[in-house]
Amino acid sequence: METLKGAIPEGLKHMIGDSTVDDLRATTSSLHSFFHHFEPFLQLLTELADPKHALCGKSKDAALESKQLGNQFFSKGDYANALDCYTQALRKAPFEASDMENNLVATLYINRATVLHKMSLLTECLRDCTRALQICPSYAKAWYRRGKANVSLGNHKDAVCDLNMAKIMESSSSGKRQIESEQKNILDQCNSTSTVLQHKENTLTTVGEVPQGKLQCVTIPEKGRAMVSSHDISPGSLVHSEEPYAVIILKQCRDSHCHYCLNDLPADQVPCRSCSVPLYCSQQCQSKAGGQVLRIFPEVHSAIEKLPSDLGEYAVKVIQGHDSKHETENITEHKHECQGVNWSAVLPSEVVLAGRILARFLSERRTSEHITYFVEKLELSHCYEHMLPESKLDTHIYSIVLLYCLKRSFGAAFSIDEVSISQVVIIISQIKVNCMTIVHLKSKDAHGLSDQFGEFPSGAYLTSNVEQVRVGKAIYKAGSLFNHSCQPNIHAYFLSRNLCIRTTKVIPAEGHLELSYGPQVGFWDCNDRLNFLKEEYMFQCQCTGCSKVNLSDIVLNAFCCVNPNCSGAVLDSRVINCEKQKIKNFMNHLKIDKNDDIHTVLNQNNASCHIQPGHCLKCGSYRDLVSSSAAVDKALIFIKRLQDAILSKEISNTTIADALKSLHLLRSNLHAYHKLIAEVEDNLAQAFCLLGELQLSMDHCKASIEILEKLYHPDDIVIAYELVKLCSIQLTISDGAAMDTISRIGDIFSCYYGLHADLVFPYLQYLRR
Ligand SMILES: C[S@@+](CC[C@H](N)C(=O)[O-])C[C@H]1O[C@@H](n2cnc3c(N)ncnc32)[C@H](O)[C@@H]1O
Repeated sequence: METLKGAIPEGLKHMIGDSTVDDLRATTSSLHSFFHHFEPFLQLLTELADPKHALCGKSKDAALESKQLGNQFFSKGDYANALDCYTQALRKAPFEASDMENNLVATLYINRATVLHKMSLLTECLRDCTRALQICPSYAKAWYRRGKANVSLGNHKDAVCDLNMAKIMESSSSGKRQIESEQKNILDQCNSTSTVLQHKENTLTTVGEVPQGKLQCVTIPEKGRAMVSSHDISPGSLVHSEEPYAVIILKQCRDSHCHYCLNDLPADQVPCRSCSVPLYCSQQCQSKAGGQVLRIFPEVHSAIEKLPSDLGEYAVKVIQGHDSKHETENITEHKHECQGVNWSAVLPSEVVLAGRILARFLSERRTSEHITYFVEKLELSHCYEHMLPESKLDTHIYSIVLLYCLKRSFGAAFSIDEVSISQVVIIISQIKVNCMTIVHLKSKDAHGLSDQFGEFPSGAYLTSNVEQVRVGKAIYKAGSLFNHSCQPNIHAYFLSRNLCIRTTKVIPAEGHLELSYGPQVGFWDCNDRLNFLKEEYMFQCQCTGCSKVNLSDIVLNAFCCVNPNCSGAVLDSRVINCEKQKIKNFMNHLKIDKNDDIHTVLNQNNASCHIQPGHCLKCGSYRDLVSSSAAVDKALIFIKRLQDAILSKEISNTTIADALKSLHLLRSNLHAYHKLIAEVEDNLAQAFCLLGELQLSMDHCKASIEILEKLYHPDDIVIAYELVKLCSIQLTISDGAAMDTISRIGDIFSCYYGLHADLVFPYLQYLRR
């Protein structure tokens, strides 16, 4: 990329950097002509899209090597590494449809099933056996392994059938004898066990909740289109749910999350049939993303035809199991990226996402539909005019590269010219403003133990906290119509890859529904929020949080008054410049309650004359901000040491003592609600927790939450995440207040996640238990 960029004539670069949407045909045409004859560009395309250069393709030799390694680990009893090697082998193994009887993929599934059985992952083992049988229904070893797994699961009836199948399919007489003795054991067990063990499905079931109420799209001068409600809506109501129009997994999650549904991968993950990049949680997801899975029609398979009818029916039922019973989507989002070519693995996510949008156009369109009409129909706003010159240039280059890569998959289906390139530039700039990051919640404990399904080793709840994992990026067509507010009244979350939006406050009829694009009051001060939104989304935020005074923005980065009896805030010039206008408006227009927190920070009568850096907003006393900042910097050195010690889990008494002194120093310079104090209190809570000093840990955890409740609303979801930590400590020391904390967490979660609360955060059920 850098070589390409460096070679573009300066004049053309300027022309692109200064361009508007109206100039796009001219700029894309000039860049296209330049690249057309430029050898490094052609070379790059070969590396990205030519199957001969594919690094992500299948390779039988590489698969056999991983299989061999897996066998070695298995014989040493190192099952975790054996599992990993067999999965790697499956990722690389080419599927040779001509060799169904001695199929490498089927063998690998059975090797992995054996490891899974050893690791007591029985449901996973069963699924791998079924996958092997779908390829080769006469695979005796697969029926045998399936029978053994069913025995362990207590499914004796199925186990008997599986072993009958294994005996019929087994060719050697010694093998048949071994299976017979196994069958005898099972029959004995069947007679002695009366209860059938239930195995736990690791699948997330969705709770069917239909969005309430009607939303309308209106246009307003300062924000463009906006979503409004046609009637009053109460907090906690689901108002919108939507499947993504296009979605892409984030690079850092490629080995840990399903490339289709974005949930955590199980141990029996399924690789793509045609390349070594994606991994899926099931064949269902694989098929939805990559196209048709292998379908055997067992009813016509000769080995099954010869079976007694009841066993034949059983075999058909097993092979057509629920993993493969589904409708295949018309649009398969990964198919055009497949065959091992490199471009989808190396280009930036937003460019690959643009490729997925274009693939929909190319697969869905009626013959005469024009790309311009398609982009118009997307009805997404874009930010091309506000993009930096450098970003405009990158978008031009990526658009041309992407179209050439797609052409390898779609052939003569479209032409690459100034019209199609301009439209791709628009699509990429639409993605910049409309793309949502898909985040999943996870409970994590400080010792690194976690389980999505609420199963924790005993004692692990000691230090549980909520982790938000960014897993994907997606475009939701209707979801893109919701504007941003730093004081949002709706909350967006994701079930797998589906968007859900729920109200968190009362929304009056005709009220605007606005979610947070990331920054929120309490998270950053106004200045940082405005800068972030400008840089990331290229707009000047016009929300209430950025135009009306609020306590959080004033105190979050404030110093305290030098007068120990005054609770006013002292601001530096950076914050003052941002807050000045808001404070003036506030003084003129708002009446505040004397008991309100903000009244104690600002003095209603005098504040307007004290809005100067270094002067207390309440009493006007002067604080030397240079020496106060130096004191804070000094304290931060010791806080950093504490944070490093927490990460390495090596906390000494000296580190704690220094951190406590630093906290004292911070408290004597910073406002009592300064965010840094909350963070240091939280650090100390973690450190004391790791040291087993749970009472002290709880005290610091509470102190942190008290500040956060001032910065956010006490019923904000951020507070619930913090309460999860507090609650886990309270439970450990059998503090009676734990029940109240759990009930508070439950109330906040049900407002933000409704009936989906237990689904997105299964740890809640664990806490309740
Ligand atoms: C995802 S779109 C939201 C829908 C958009 N209003 C439309 O007409 O398509 C994001 C764009 O909406 C506008 N917008 C959203 N929230 C805003 C806010 N708080 N202040 C100003 N503009 C906002 C900005 O132009 C931003 O780029």
